[in-house]
Amino acid sequence: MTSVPPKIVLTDVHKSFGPKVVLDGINLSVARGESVVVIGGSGTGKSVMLKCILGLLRPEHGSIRIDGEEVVGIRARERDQVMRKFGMLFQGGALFDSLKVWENVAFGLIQGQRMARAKARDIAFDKLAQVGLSAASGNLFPSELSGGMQKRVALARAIATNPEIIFFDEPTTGLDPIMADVINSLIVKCVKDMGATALSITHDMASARKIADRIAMLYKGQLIWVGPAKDIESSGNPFVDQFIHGREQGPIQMELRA
Ligand SMILES: Nc1ncnc2c1ncn2[C@@H]1O[C@H](COP(=O)(O)OP(=O)(O)OP(=O)(O)O)[C@@H](O)[C@H]1O
Repeated sequence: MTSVPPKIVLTDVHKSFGPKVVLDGINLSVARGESVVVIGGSGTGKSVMLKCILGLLRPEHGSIRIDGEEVVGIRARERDQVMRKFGMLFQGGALFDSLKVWENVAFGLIQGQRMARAKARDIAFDKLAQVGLSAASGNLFPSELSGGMQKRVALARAIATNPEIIFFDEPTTGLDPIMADVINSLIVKCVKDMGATALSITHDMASARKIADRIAMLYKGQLIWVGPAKDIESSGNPFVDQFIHGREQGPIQMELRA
C-alpha cells in the first residue's frame, strides 16, 4: 500500500540575506486538508518562509516538498504546474484597481488557465456569492468597496481556481475586530468546503486561534513551538506565552530592543 505524502513538507530550510540569517533550519509538515498558521513577531521571517514555498525565493539549503515532489530548484515550467495548485490571499488584498471586482476574481482563470471570459465570469460571480457579495458588487471597481468587502473579493479570488493549497498572508490586517471575525469565519468555511490545505501567516492571535488546526511559532529563524491551536494557551513556552498575550516583559524583550 502506498501512503499519501503530506501536502507540504519543509525540511531543514535555511535562508539568509548576506550575513543576516532569516530561516535557520525550518521543519514543518502540513497534512492534506489541514490549516496551519505561522505566528511570530515582525521581521521574524514569516513572509520569507512563504516566499520560499511559493518559489519566489530560493533557500540555500533544505528541501520543500509539495505532494511529495521537491520544488526547490525546479525549472520554470515545472514550477508553473506546481503553482496551479496554489491560491493566495495577499496582505492588503492586492486587487487590481483598473479591473472590475469580477474581473479581479476571474483573473487567474482567464490569464492563468486561458478560460473563456464568459465561463470565468460565471465562476467569479459564484465565488463572490460564496463570500457573501452580491452580483451588483461584482460590477463595481475595488475602490468603490469598503476594506472588509475588498478582503472578501481577495478571498473569492484566492479560491476561484479551486486550489488544493491556499496561502493566507495576514488575512485580517486593517480590519476592525468584527469584520476580521467575519473574514476568519469565511476562510474556515471556504477552506473546509473545498477540502483545501491552508497555510497562513499572521500576527493576529484571534485570527490564528480561529482558522488554525495547528499553530507554529517562528522565532530567531526556527519554529520554536508547533502544536494544536487549542493547546497554545498551555504551551509552557515563555516565548509563546509572551507573544500570544502581547506582553512587553519576557524573553523576547531583548530582541524587540535590538
Ligand atoms: N529580499 C530581501 N532582501 C534582504 N532582506 C530581506 C529580503 N526579504 C526579507 N528580508 C529580511 O528578512 C527578515 C524577515 O522578513 P519577513 O518579511 O519575512 O518578516 P515577517 O515575519 O513576514 O514580518 P512582518 O510580520 O512584519 O511582515 C527581515 O529582516 C527582512 O528585512
